[in-house]
Amino acid sequence: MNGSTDRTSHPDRVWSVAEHLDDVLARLRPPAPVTRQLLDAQGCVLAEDLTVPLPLPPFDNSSMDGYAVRAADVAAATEASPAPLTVIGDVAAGSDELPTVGPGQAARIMTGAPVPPGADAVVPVEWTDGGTGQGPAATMRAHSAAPQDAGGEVRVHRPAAAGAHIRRAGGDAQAGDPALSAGTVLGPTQLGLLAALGLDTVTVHRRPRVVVLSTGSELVPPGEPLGPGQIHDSNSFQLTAAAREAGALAYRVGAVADDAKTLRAALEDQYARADVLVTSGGVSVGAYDVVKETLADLSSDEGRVEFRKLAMQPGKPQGFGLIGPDRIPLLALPGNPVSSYVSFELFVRPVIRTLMGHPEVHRRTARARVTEPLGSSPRGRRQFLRGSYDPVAGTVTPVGGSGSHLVKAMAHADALIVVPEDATEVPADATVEVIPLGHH
Ligand SMILES: Nc1nc2c(c(=O)[nH]1)N[C@H]1C(S)=C(S)[C@@H](COP(=O)(O)OP(=O)(O)OC[C@H]3O[C@@H](n4cnc5c(N)ncnc54)[C@H](O)[C@@H]3O)O[C@H]1N2
Ligand code: MOO
Repeated sequence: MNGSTDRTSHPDRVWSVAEHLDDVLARLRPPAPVTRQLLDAQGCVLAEDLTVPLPLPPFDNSSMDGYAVRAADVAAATEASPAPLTVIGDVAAGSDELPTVGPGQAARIMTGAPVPPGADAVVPVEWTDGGTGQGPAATMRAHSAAPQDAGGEVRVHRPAAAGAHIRRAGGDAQAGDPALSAGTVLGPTQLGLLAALGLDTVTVHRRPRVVVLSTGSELVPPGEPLGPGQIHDSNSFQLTAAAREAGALAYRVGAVADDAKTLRAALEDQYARADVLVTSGGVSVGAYDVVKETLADLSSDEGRVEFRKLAMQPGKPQGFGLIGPDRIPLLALPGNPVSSYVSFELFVRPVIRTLMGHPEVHRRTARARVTEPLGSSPRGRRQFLRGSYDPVAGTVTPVGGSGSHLVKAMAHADALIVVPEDATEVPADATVEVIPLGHH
C-alpha cells in the first residue's frame, strides 16, 4: 500500500502520535449512508445537499392577531379619529376559503392565517377597539364566546403601512435555495427545518456501532465485592460512555478473562454487530497480556493486528488492525485507566467521527498559561497530563500527577495538557497546548 509495510517490518520502531493516527484513519472504510426518519437522524451528519422544495412561508400570512385591511383605509387613523371598517368575517390559521377585503372593509385575522385577497396590511388588535365600540382592545374575544365579533364594525386607531405585519411567501427560503449542505450535523433546529420543508426522511451517515471489551482476570463488575488482588472494571464503562459521547452507538461487553480462547470467542461474537472493536488491557509485555498474544498471530484470513510503541505517555503500547471476515477496525488500548482514556481521545474518537462523516474529526485545541510547573515528562514522548482549563482566564492547572492509574484525578479534570516530546518540564506561566474535553 504505502510506506506502512516497510515501517511495520521494524518492530522496535517508535511511532509518533500523528503517524499512528494517520495510519488508523487511512484504513477506515466509512459505511454507505442510510435513509432515516427525522428523529432517528438526530445527531447524525447529513450525507446529501438538500434544496428547498417549497417556499417558506408557503403563502403570505399574518404575524399578528388583528385585522387584515387596505392600508389606504387606515392611513389617517388616530385614536381620536379612528377609521371605522366593516368586518366581513374571520380568517383563522388553516382557513382555505378567504373573504375578499374591499374598500372600507376588514377581515379579522389570526397569526399564521393567509392574508385574504384585497388586504395589503394587518393592524394588530391592540391598535383597534376590537369591535367593542370602546377604547383600545387588549385582546380579541374568543369566537365561541362572542361570534358577533366576526362581523359588525371595528375602529382602527393607528395607520399601518402596506405590507405591515405580513410575512411574505418565500421570505425565509425560496424554492430552489440550498437548505442544508452535506456534512451538517442534524440538531433540533436542522430537523425542524427539514420538517418545515415537508421532508419526513433524510439521508445521513449512520452512527458507527462500537463494541467495547475489557480484558483482565483481575476485573470484577461494579456492584460486586472485590476478592484479593481484584479491582472493578472501570475502563469498559468509561470507554463505552466516551464512545457514546463521540456520537457512536456503543455497547459494553463485560470483562473477559486473560485467556486466549475466551477472548477470541468473545471477539468473534461481536463481529456481527460491530463497526469498530475497542479492547482495553493486555497489550504490554507481561506474561498474561492476552490481547497481544491472541491478536498478534491471527491467520491471514482472520485479519491482522499490529502492536506498536508510541512516543506518548500515557498510551505507549497500542494495537491496531482490521479483523474478522468484514475486516472490522480494532483498536487495542492499554489497560491503565488513564492510558485507555487518553488513547480513546486521541485515536478512537477520531475513528468514530470519521466513520460518522462528522465535519470535526479532531478536538479543538487551545493555548493556555499553566498555573504550576509541570515536571517529569519523559524525553522523546508527548505527555498528556490531566488539567482543569479556564477558558476565560486562559489558564490551565494540572489535576493529579502523571500516573496512569489516577482515575479520581481524571474525573475531576476537564482537559488534557500536552507536554511536547522535547520537553521534560514546563515552568509555571509557560504557554501550553490544551485539549478541552467538552461534550461536542
Ligand atoms: N515491563 C513493562 N511493563 C509495562 C510496560 C512496559 O513497557 N514494560 N508498559 C506499561 C505501560 S506504559 C502500560 S500503559 C501498561 C499497559 O498494560 P496492558 O495494556 O497490558 O494492561 P494490563 O496489564 O491489563 O493493565 C494495566 C493496569 O490497568 C488496570 N486495568 C486493566 N483493565 C482495567 C479495567 N477494565 N478497568 C480498570 N483497570 C484496569 C490493570 O489492573 C493494571 O493495573 O503496561 C505497563 N507495564
Ligand atoms: O504509556 Mo502507559 O500508557 O501509561 O502508562
